[in-house]
Amino acid sequence: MPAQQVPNDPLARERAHLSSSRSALRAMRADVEALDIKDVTANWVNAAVLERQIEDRITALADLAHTPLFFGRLDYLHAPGADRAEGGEGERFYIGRRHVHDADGDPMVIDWRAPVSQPFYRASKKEPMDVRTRRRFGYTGGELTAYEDEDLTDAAGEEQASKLLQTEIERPRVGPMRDIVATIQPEQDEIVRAGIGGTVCVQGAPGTGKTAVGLHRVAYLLYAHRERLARTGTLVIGPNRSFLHYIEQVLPALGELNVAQATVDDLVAHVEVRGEDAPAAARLKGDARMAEVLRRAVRSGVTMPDEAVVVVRGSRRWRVPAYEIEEMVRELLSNTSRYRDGRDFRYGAAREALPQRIAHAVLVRMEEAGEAPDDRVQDAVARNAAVKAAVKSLWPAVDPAKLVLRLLSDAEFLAEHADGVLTAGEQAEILWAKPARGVRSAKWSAADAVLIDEASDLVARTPSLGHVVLDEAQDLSPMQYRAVGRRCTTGSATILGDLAQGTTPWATPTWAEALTHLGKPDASVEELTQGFRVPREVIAYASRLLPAIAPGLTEATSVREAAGDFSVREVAAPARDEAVVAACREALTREGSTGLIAADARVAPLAEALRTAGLPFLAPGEETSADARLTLVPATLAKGLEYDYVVLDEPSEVVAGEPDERTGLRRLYVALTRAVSGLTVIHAEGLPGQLG
Ligand SMILES: Nc1ncnc2c1ncn2[C@@H]1O[C@H](COP(=O)(O)OP(=O)(O)OP(=O)(O)O)[C@@H](O)[C@H]1O
Repeated sequence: MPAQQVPNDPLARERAHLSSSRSALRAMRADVEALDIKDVTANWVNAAVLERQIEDRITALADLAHTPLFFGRLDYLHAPGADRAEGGEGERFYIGRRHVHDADGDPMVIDWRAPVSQPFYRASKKEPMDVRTRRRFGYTGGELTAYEDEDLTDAAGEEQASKLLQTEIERPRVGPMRDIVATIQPEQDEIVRAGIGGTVCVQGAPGTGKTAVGLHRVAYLLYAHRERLARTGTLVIGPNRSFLHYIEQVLPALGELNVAQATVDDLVAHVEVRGEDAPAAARLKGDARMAEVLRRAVRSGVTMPDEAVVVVRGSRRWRVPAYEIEEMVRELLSNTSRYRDGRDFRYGAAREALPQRIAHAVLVRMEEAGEAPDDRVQDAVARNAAVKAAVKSLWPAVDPAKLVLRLLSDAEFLAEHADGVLTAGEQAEILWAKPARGVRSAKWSAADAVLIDEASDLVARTPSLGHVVLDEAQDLSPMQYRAVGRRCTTGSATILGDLAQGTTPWATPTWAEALTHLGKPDASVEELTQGFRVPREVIAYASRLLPAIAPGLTEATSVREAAGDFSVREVAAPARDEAVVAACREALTREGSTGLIAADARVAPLAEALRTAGLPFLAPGEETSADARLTLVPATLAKGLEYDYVVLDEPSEVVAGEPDERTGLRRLYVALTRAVSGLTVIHAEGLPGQLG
């Protein structure tokens, strides 16, 4: 822009930079759209791949009206050193969701993940990181309307709280989860930018930003290690579909379109799950001891030879004696037994190796007899019918699902392999009352599918991804941790959870244990305690449950300035549903989303009451919008979600909906901590004593 047109007013100047950055982004997009790949790709496969990459790039370069192109500015004291500079000699950087450059290639907006952006999140008066001023921008409806400066040169000055940060945190929630890229806090940023080599485990109270941090970490790692992760893949694991749906917009908003999302059940979907275990059986099937039972069972078909293998080729017969074959089998067995060593041989690989070893022994004999066989002869011998027959009986093929089916159906088979591992009582607990006839007709449970996954991995190694984020990790069983762990054996993981929110009978007692099952015992455990969601009074109320559900955990603080609305209303039993409907109506007069959380058994009658009252409502996972702001949430699906206003129906029923009191209280703790701006508790029965 010519000098005389540069506005004097700083806000106008920033707006001008915004609009020229927008034009630059449009130009970048137009450039990509204009790419002609006809000349550069020789075949259609390459062309298809390239075309997809281009499409992704075009999508990533979209100028989204509701996501400002930049949200911060750093004025450096000096030009960053060559090692840190992204765009050259400038000392002022605009920080945004993606990189934008002008026609000359000079940066107009720097990606928030670039090293030069890091001080935006970390610099303080105590440690200014060579930054003179940090500027934060405020937007209203896509318009740049405010900015806020922080002078970092005055070391003695007090750190001031950011108004724009407060506004961002208090902004009403409607629709899916948003990114927090403009307001990542220093302790969160440390986790987001932790190196790819190590696994990080984050313990955090409700609303401390664990999910947000995990997603931003994926985006960061994809930026810092793009090629490696494009090859090896990344995966975000969440507790259920509605949760995954709730978070699915965050990574695309950060420009990352290719991150897979799944539940643990999705990962192990080898069979159709149609059955359910009693809690005791589920717990045992999820116990890490099952891995040893499976390991023994997988290898149990291996036998020692009692006769020689005789290979006939042309007019000659070559004989490998039984003792020699036995040695091979023993050696392979010992190679497959180095349990979870990473380098060990899988059962299936050993099965492929055995015919080669036998063939090798034949070849040695041929050479001794003066022949000169080559590799092709060895392959041919390995495929010889006598060798094949020997392998089939010595080292039989294992079908993982059939193996698990047999373990759960055949008491004798189970007893043989669980001897000394599971007690007789425990064995009886996991055996099916009615043995299944086949893999297809069996009523597999979710825990059975995990056992099949473990068996599959014993037979053939599960491919490892580059990075896995596991959210709400506290609910996984040891066997589920193993299933996740084998998907990142050569990569790293980010494990997010809250021990106080563990609501499965096998919920994680300590992170050290969980990390061991995961195969990452050396991971560092970080704790987040600053709460961004729950108002102070509400978190204090919910925290009364902590001594009963997770003694030793730190109570979260709330960074929200607004006190929030909080009330507990006791009503007569016949008036309860009516009171709940009235509370929902009241909440809906406010801005933002409302969640009505109730024990699963109360969902049907409450749905009826809402319908009668003419209040439309959604199910969790359905997107809230300005017109549909009320969601009826069964307590078992509330985890990870949040609503501006929460109406909580009958706490004691939420507790009673679980098999034991501790789990019930944990479920209640989850339900009590979903509110952003207000919580109304309605009860006709007595409240659980721990809340008193
Ligand atoms: N630095 C931040 N700036 C603004 N908002 C934030 C920040 N960190 C977290 N939040 C917001 O706080 C809310 C809670 O975050 P999140 O859901 O990630 O917490 P969580 O620790 O996973 O909670 P839970 O244990 O209940 O699942 C979200 O709305 C998130 O966007």
